[in-house]
Amino acid sequence: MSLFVGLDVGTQSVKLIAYDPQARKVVATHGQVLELIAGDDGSREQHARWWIDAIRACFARMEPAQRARVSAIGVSGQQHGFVPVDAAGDVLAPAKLWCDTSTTVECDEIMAAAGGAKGCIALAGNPILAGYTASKLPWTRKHRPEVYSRLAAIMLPHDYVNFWLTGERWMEYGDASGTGWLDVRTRRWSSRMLAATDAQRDLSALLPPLVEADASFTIAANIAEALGLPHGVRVSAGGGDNMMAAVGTGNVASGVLSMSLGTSGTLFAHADHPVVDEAGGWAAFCSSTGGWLPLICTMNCTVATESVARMFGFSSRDGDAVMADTAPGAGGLVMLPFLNGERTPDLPHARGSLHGMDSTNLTRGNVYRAAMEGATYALRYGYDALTAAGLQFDAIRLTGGGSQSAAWRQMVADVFELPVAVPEQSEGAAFGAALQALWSHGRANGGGDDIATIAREHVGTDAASVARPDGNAASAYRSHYRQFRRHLDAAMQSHANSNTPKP
Ligand SMILES: Nc1ncnc2c1ncn2[C@@H]1O[C@H](COP(=O)(O)OP(=O)(O)O)[C@@H](O)[C@H]1O
Ligand SMILES: O=C(CO)[C@@H](O)[C@H](O)COP(=O)(O)O
Repeated sequence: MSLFVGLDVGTQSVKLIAYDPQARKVVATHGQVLELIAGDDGSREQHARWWIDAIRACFARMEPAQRARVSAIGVSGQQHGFVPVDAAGDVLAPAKLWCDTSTTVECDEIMAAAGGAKGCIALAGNPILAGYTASKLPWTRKHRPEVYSRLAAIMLPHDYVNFWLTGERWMEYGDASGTGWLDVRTRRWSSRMLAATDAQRDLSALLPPLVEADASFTIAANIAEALGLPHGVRVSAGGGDNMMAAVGTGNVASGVLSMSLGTSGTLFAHADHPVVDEAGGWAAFCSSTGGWLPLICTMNCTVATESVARMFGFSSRDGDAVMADTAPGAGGLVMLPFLNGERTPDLPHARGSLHGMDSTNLTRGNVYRAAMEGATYALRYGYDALTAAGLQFDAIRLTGGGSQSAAWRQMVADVFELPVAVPEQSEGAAFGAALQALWSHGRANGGGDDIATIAREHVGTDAASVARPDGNAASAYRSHYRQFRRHLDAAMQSHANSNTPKP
């Protein structure tokens, strides 16, 4: 009666689920909200100890009898965060996160040293966009020189949690590909990207060894005791939250598109070969199952709906009721939801805007709908790049907090003109981490199913949540999306003009 625990260290909270694979049942779910340190310069940081405190709190809420049944743990984490660690294993500074846009100068410097965005894509498969880990290193050298001088190891958020759990340092390919340093074609660190980031220092010495996705390590005895877990619990390789959500939504074979409506909006698909875009239209990441994961990420998804809900004084959980009387197109309102700067499209210093206001349409329902539509259209913009390159999908698996909204599920079906289903386990990343733990536990015991079999057997979709495209709504959204694109093109043009050197 073993239990497999999935932990997801998200931006807004840490979530724990405990899964009983024999009963095919999640037997415990716990969450702990996280704070965020936000600066006017676009910086977004968290203390690594907050993640650990939240994990302790989640385990403390699990019944002791359940904790005693845990066999393995998998850790999913927000991608790209930079956790600087010294030789003793102590964290030197707050972690700069995926949504931190204070390092755009450093992104430009790295790209210039690597032959521009095209040079980076040729070397490693990805340009260095705001948020990726690479630019956080030269930023640290400039702004936190004492941290830079004591830096002995670079870890990503879930790597740090794994390190805390086991005392071992490693990285797996999925989250490593989000650093910008991993050549996703060869699955090796690109020495030229590392040198373009820091010409004075051998950064490869700061990076932990890369391990395969089905690897696992033993929990440290003192941590097992502190958490009330048995000695010998295995900790799987883990992965970035999108990579783990791919597992948790059953996206371990081609054809399905997963979409996550969380703080960030993401869509991604499994591939059995590197899928690199020479124009950098998507992130050419690896998966955390031994394959690849072309991905689109927007920085403002539930950030937009949540901000509007807060402004009007309602909870986003009641958002469907608030927008019940509104129609596709939000009465003519168009929102560019770039409240935190944006990565897709690459507008790190963009700000949000609301267009088309008149004396009749400015209701809280329309503004909330415009935020939801804007966040959905931004994902559609990235999706257009994937389909233009020939990738094809026949269904969407929706996850993340926003997938709990029936209105949002229908909107996604109508805007993408694809059927949408929500997996039975709506916490896709945490559930994926639990399934990876199950996989690696089988491997460690000399057998077990492969990950595709595990996903097929354990990931089901919730029939009640299925949304199918509605012809009239899809047509209304098509025309409204064109308006969104016109406003977006204007914002991109204005960004390009402001970046053009003055004569
Ligand atoms: N019923 C709902 N309708 C709309 N949005 C929701 C609903 N339930 C949750 N959310 C949104 O989902 C967000 C949390 O998403 P989640 O995927 O858990 O975040 P993270 O990206 O930090 O992992 C909440 O802040 C809220 O804005
Ligand atoms: O940066 C990306 C993907 O490239 C984000 O998707 C992060 O991985 C954060 O995820 P959430 O906290 O929104 O789940």
